Amino acid sequence: MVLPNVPDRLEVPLPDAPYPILIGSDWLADLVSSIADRMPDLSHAIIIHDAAVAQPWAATIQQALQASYRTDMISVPSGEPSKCVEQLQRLWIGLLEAKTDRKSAIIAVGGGVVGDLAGMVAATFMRGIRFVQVPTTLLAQVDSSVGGKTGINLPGAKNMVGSFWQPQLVAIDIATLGTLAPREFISGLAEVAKYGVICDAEFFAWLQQNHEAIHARDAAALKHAIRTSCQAKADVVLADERETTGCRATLNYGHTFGHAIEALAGYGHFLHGEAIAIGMQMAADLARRMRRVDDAFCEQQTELFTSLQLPITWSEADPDAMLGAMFSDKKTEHGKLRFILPTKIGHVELVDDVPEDLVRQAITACSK
Ligand SMILES: NC(=O)c1ccc[n+]([C@@H]2O[C@H](COP(=O)([O-])OP(=O)(O)OC[C@H]3O[C@@H](n4cnc5c(N)ncnc54)[C@H](O)[C@@H]3O)[C@@H](O)[C@H]2O)c1
Ligand SMILES: O=C(O)C(=O)C[C@@H](O)[C@H](O)[C@H](O)COP(=O)(O)O
Ligand SMILES: [Zn+2]
Repeated sequence: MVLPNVPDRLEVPLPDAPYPILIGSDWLADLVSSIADRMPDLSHAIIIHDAAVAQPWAATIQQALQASYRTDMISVPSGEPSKCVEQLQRLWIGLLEAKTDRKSAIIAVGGGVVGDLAGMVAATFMRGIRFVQVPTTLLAQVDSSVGGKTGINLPGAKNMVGSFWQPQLVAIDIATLGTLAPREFISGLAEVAKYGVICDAEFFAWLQQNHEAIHARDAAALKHAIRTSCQAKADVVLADERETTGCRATLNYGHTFGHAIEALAGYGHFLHGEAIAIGMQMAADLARRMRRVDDAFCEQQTELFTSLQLPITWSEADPDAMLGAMFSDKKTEHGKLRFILPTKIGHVELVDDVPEDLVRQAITACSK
C-alpha cells in the first residue's frame, strides 16, 4: 500500500477568514481532499496558472481535481508585466465564459505574479469568490501566497491597485521547486532573509550557517526555511491583517527602495526578490547614516546576502528618479516618505522623519 505524503500544517487563525498553510513534498496529487475539506460545497475549479508551469504542475492538479469537479484551465504569460489591467480583464472574461458561479473557486498555480493577479480576480469577480494558492516559486511559498495581499501594477507604481482577499488554503509542494531556475530560486531567498532581519535573529544565524545546504536545495533545509518564513509571515498578518497598526508594514523592509527599482528598471528587468535585496541594502545603509545601526549590522547583512548570491547594488540607481518613484509608495503619508529601518538583526521600525539627503546618499552608496 502506498501512503499519501501528509503535509505539515500551519494555521493562519484570522477571526473572519481562518485558513491553513499545508507544506509538504510530492503531495499535489492528493490536494483534492484538502480542497474538499475546506470547501465541501465546491462544484467547479478554475485553475489559473503561469504558462511555465502548465506541465507538470497545473496538469497534475487538474488531473487530481477533475474526478470530483468540473475544471477549467486559464494560462497567464510568465513575468511581472502580466500584473496588469489587461490580464485582469482577460481573466474576468475567461471566468464568465467558464460559467463561474459562487460555488466555484480559483486555484492559482504559479509564482507571486499569478498569485497576486488571480487573487485580485478572485477578490473582484462577482464581488468575491473563493481561491486557493498553490505557490510554485520559493518567493511565493515563503511570502506572497500568505496574507491576502492581491493586486496589479500601474506604470511606474508597483502594486498600486488591489485588495486584501484571503485564500481558503495555501498548498505548498516543495517538489515544484525542482523545475525552478537558479535565478528565480535565489530571488526568493531575499524574502527569506528579510524575516531574519526584521523579526528573527535566530533564523538569521541559521541562514548564515546553512546557505550551502539551501543552495544545494537540501530538502530538510528548504522545509525549515519555508516553514519558518510562513510562520513569521502568518504571525505578522494575524497581528495586523490590513496594515493599519504599522506591524504588517515591517514586511515592507527594503520595499520602498525595491519597488522604485522594479518600476524604474521596467517591470520584469529585475525579479522582485532581486530588487528587494538591493532595497534592503539601501535601507540598511540609510539606517546606518541615521545612527540607528552600526557598521557591523551592515556588514552582517551584506555578508549574508552575498553568501545567498543576492544582488546588493544597482549601477543605474539615480537618486532623483528613485525619490520620484518612491513617493508612490503606499506607506507615504502627508506627502512624507516613511521607511522600515532596522535597529538590530531581528528588529525593525517604521520611521517617518527621514532626511532626504541621507536617502540620496544611501541610494548613491548602493549604485557603485
Ligand atoms: N502578495 C504578497 O504578499 C507578495 C509578497 C511578495 C511578492 N509579491 C509579488 O510576487 C511577485 C514575484 O513573485 P515571483 O518571484 O514568484 O515571480 P513570478 O511569479 O514572476 O515567477 C518567477 C518566474 O518563475 C517561473 N516559475 C514559477 N514557478 C515555476 C516552477 N515551479 N518551475 C519553473 N518556473 C517557474 C515563472 O514563469 C516566472 O518566470 C511580484 O509581483 C511581487 O510584487 C507579492
Ligand atoms: O505581505 C506584506 O504585507 C508585504 O509587505 C510582503 C511583501 O514582501 C510584498 O512584496 C508585498 O506585495 C508588498 O506590499 P505593498 O503593500 O508594499 O505593495
Ligand atoms: Zn516583497
